[in-house]
Amino acid sequence: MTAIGVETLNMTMKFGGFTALEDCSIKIAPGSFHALLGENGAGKSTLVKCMMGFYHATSGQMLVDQREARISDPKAAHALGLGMVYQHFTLVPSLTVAENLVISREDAPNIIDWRSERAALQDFMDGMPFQVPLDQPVRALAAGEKQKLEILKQLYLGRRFLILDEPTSVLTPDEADEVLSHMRALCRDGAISVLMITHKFREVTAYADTVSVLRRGKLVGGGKVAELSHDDMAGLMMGEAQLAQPAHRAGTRGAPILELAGIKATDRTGRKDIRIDSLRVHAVEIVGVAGISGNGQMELMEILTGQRPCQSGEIRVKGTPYIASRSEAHRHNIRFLPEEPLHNACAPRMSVCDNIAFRSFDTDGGFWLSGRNMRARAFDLVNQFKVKTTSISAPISALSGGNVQRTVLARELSGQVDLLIISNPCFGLDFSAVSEIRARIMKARNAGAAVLILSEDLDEIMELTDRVLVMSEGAITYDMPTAEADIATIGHHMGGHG
Ligand SMILES: Nc1ncnc2c1ncn2[C@@H]1O[C@H](COP(=O)(O)OP(=O)(O)OP(=O)(O)O)[C@@H](O)[C@H]1O
Repeated sequence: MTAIGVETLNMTMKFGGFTALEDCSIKIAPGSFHALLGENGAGKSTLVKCMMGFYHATSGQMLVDQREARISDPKAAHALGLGMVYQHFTLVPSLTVAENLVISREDAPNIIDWRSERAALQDFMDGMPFQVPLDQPVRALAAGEKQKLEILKQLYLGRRFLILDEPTSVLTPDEADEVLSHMRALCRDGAISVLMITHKFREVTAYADTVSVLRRGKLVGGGKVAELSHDDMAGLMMGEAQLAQPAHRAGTRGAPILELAGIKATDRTGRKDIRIDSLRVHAVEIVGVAGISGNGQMELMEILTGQRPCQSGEIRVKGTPYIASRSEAHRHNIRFLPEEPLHNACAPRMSVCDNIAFRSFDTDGGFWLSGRNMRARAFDLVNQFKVKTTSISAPISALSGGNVQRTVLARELSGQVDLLIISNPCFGLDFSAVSEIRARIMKARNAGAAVLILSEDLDEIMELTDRVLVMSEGAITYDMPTAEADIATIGHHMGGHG
């Protein structure tokens, strides 16, 4: 196994009249661990998609091991030893680790001789610095194990230059450290080179040797990580922009807005119960539900949005029984911010403007259907929430992940909000967007909203909330004002040892 070096020379990518990447020259030496930083929409994904052949750069060149490479499509990139690991998993949950590895091969035979494949896979696994059990079904693996398998899959396929796109977003801090330590060790051994997109400075400092920073499609700086502080990197990313300041709580909490009592429902697998004996969120209060993903948070969100029936129990909003219908949500000024907003809260092919007007279409009647008002409103919100888009007529699916998130937040946080129910609001956002979104949520609370936030990011919960709950095995096992909460105790509850 020998690491591959990759270099881009003056790479430019235009989408119509918009330049997403301009004259970008980045060098990743063989065996190095290189971080790629930049705010949402800075051009990181565009750069790596050009490298992998998903996009054809408008101009510029690419060198692989110092030789000019023409990468017409991802297959050509793979043939040169370039591979990519994504935020989200690409494995087949119902198949075993061994099956996933074998079917990922382009030359996988139609009839597989499992005995010889199994032996070859075991040899491969034994030669790796970290292992995942070959006979386990992928669905039974923890998130960290799945991400390790994604990386092993790339190595198994012979890839020697790995692009990691926010590889730790779905991992706990311990899992992230384990995975990245292995990657760094492989780089140090000269087995692979890594280009990692991340928003986490800690990961850059702890694992990367070199870094490049993009702003508005241009390379604005970088160099050896050891010579740059977090402030240097933040300064390069943001330019002159200022971070939003958190809005500290004004006033005490008010009457209960959301109340759940004696709720019982089945989970996604149909095998376990979700049991919420009691959960209350008051006006002027942010309640955070911490927990490792898969402990019932998704089901709780579904119960609250009316997508999952309850076998027993009651939900009340502002003291009256609540059946989670669209019209009731509208009547009570309830807003939802689901995970993966592009798929769960947008019409991807429609424009930014239409997506902003979306929620109001069927409720506010004529006013919103007036094209001019709709556009003026969208324009104002796009500016207020600093959504980076070529125009409000662009399809929302052409926006970067972070900018889709901002658009949905702009839509949901405008107007009177009495109850806000959010799932992982800052997933995939850069640090300035994170501080801005959190400031907006706090502002909504200070204006009187009751906020329930489900988040896998414990730091986020500690920073943002007034009260912290832990959800484990489908039940709330911990409930404490955040100021009095103890991280170690929360950690025990999250692990199911409360
Ligand atoms: N297919 C496309 N068509 C039009 N514009 C696009 C397309 N893909 C990306 N863009 C635009 O190019 C810019 C850079 O987007 P890109 O996805 O590269 O950003 P990013 O740095 O990866 O952001 P994030 O951290 O949010 O993922 C954005 O303004 C985006 O709207």
